[in-house]
Amino acid sequence: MTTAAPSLLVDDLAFAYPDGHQALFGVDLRIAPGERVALLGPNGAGKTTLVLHLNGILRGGRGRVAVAGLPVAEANLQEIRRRVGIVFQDPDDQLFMPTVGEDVAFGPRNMGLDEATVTRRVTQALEQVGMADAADRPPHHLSFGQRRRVAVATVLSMQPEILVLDEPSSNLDPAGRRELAEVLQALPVTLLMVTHDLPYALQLCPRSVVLDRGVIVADAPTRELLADADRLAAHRLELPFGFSVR
Ligand SMILES: Nc1ncnc2c1ncn2[C@@H]1O[C@H](COP(=O)(O)OP(=O)(O)OP(=O)(O)O)[C@@H](O)[C@H]1O
Repeated sequence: MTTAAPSLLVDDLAFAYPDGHQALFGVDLRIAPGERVALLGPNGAGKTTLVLHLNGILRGGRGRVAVAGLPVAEANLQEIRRRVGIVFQDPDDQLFMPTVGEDVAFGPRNMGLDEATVTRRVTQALEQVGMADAADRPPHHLSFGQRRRVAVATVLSMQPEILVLDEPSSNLDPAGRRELAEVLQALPVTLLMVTHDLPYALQLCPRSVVLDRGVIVADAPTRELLADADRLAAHRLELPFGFSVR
């Protein structure tokens, strides 16, 4: 029997920025297909640096990264960027076409898919994020929360192996935060979510990994981790006032 390759494999990844600042010191991470993992850690821990290695925006350090068995390398970048869908914090970095539908079609069209397939993927991705009615609207007419959901759709339409979300709940009002959580909960995808919002991690990700000063210092069930006040405090992680992990 063969074992499927992990969706994401990070093996001994170390990286220093050109100014000499060492941001990652030998990170190991394995995410199985279908897993949902929160990446937690204080400001400056190296979370963004790690995420930028997953689709090869940053390269050149020690170690290796592979997505569903395919190494992140210069020769594979196009396929890697299809397999790793990163949703950045600011949706306006990802929406630049005149309509929502064209934004969601952009990736699949770029892959050379035929128009019938592109249309199918756009419809499906917009349905998955609850934005099917917005296909013909200009993205800048939507609310911030709606734009963030469309940004998720622009990545889903590529049918990625792993969906990576950078602080998905930031700047959302409580209703927008809840609506996005409902959308993400229903997605049948492998998920890596960078967040400072610990209740969101608990709601969406059974497993959490804590990065601090460029090293993974914890990898545990989210509920277990959030119930450990000393461990949270040691890494500057805080639950909202009055929040209790039952
Ligand atoms: N372009 C850069 N050049 C030099 N150092 C950098 C650069 N970008 C980030 N760093 C440093 O690398 C370390 C890790 O930064 P990174 O942005 O990955 O942290 P983070 O965990 O994503 O933080 P935050 O939660 O604040 O977004 C920090 O000390 C940061 O100052």
